[in-house]
Amino acid sequence: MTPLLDLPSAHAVHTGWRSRPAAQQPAWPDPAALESAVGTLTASAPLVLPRACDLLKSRLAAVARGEAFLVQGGDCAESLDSADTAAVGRTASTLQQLATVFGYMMSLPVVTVARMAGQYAKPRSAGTETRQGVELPVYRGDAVNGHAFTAAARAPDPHRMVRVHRRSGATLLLVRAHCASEQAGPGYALDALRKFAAGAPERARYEALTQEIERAGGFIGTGGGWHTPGELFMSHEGLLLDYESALTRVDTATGRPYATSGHLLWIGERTRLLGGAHVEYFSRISNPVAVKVGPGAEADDLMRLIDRLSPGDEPGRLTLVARMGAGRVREVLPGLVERVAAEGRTVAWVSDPMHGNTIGSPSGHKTRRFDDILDELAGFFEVLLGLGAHPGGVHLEMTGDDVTECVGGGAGIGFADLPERYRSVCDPRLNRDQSLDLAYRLADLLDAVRPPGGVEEARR
Ligand SMILES: O=C[C@H](O)[C@H](O)COP(=O)(O)O
Ligand SMILES: C=C(OP(=O)(O)O)C(=O)O
Ligand SMILES: [Mn+2]
Repeated sequence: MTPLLDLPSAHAVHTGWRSRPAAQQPAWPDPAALESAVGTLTASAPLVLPRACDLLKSRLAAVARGEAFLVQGGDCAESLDSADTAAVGRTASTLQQLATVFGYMMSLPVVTVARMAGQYAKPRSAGTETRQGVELPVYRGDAVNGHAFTAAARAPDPHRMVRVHRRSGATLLLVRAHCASEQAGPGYALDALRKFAAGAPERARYEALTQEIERAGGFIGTGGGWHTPGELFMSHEGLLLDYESALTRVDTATGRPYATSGHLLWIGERTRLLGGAHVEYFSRISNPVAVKVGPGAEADDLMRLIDRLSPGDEPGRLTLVARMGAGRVREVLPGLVERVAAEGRTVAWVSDPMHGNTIGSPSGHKTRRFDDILDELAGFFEVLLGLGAHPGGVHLEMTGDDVTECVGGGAGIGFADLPERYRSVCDPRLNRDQSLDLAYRLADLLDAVRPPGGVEEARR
């Protein structure tokens, strides 16, 4: 597909955001190097095609209507240096297993989206990091600089964006191979859940639940937890506007511009300023988009954001990801959900129970308590169901690997265990068992949270 920098509509996409304040952008030290990287990306192949973005939008429209559930998850930050290609398959498998449990729990088809093939840029709370009196630029993700604490590694290098594009293309090939294999078939996820339940501390309850899932076999008339067998979409935070803009292409069939770096892009909590560059760029692309919504969000601002990002109120276009913290979700979320409903806007509400619950461990690791994550998720369901709205999905930082980054869960990971297998270069992820624990525990809790008529009744 040709990059249409010379068409007026595309031109507006490439230039519109440049006159707005762009938060959280790297201070690229060498303008010529930036120009060269952007030129390479502009001439590079798209990673996803508009038609697949439209398909995801139609799936998310079902979520917004209360007819499907979204399971989205993956690393906080992908790593360019990781040689472990099989990790992609393990995370995809875990997402499918989560989709199987959540699909059963909600009696709905599940739309599955990975934080993958582009999740390489991080917004940070501070611009620098100081260790033993040495102050260096903060790590902003492998798309920008290196994680090692040296001046050379921490210098932003725009060529990293080109490496991210290439690596993301390779990741997509791995994902496609995985999704086309028997490992993405309907029986595989159930088998994995059976084994997980048999080894879980709460074995009796988990095995009973797994049997219910099996009995409901093909509960949604599709395969193994996926909405459609093997259907896994890619997403990342659209943070680096130089990268996103250079990979924007016009769909020649419709004349509409799309970000071709991933099917779904989201705007983070730190960059959703109404007059900012991110909202401007996102307002011009045709992909389905999401916005993180933190505990400080005001209903008036949120409505203006919805007007900017989804002026036509097209179902599936906009997903709102509440990330309030376990202690705030029950207090802050109801007002926002009620206001959006009162104004008749069509959005999907999803819970990110990770980012409002980050704490420091005594060893200095960023971590999160499993119980806080579960509590925020339970609060999200209570709020939405209590208002007769649809709890549309979960957005998790997780991996298919046995890392020790979050504390708690069935295996009882404690603060002292964190250094053992803390592999994240940014935020702590739920490991594979903790991810499944979360789904099983929530399914149990929902029996108590669900109103007498069940989810179906609450939605009427
Ligand atoms: O997902 C990312 C983090 O939450 C974000 O980068 C902020 O982390 P920080 O407070 O360590 O900068
Ligand atoms: C930075 C992230 O989230 P938020 O914008 O909600 O803080 C993230 O999802 O990694
Ligand atoms: Mn994160």
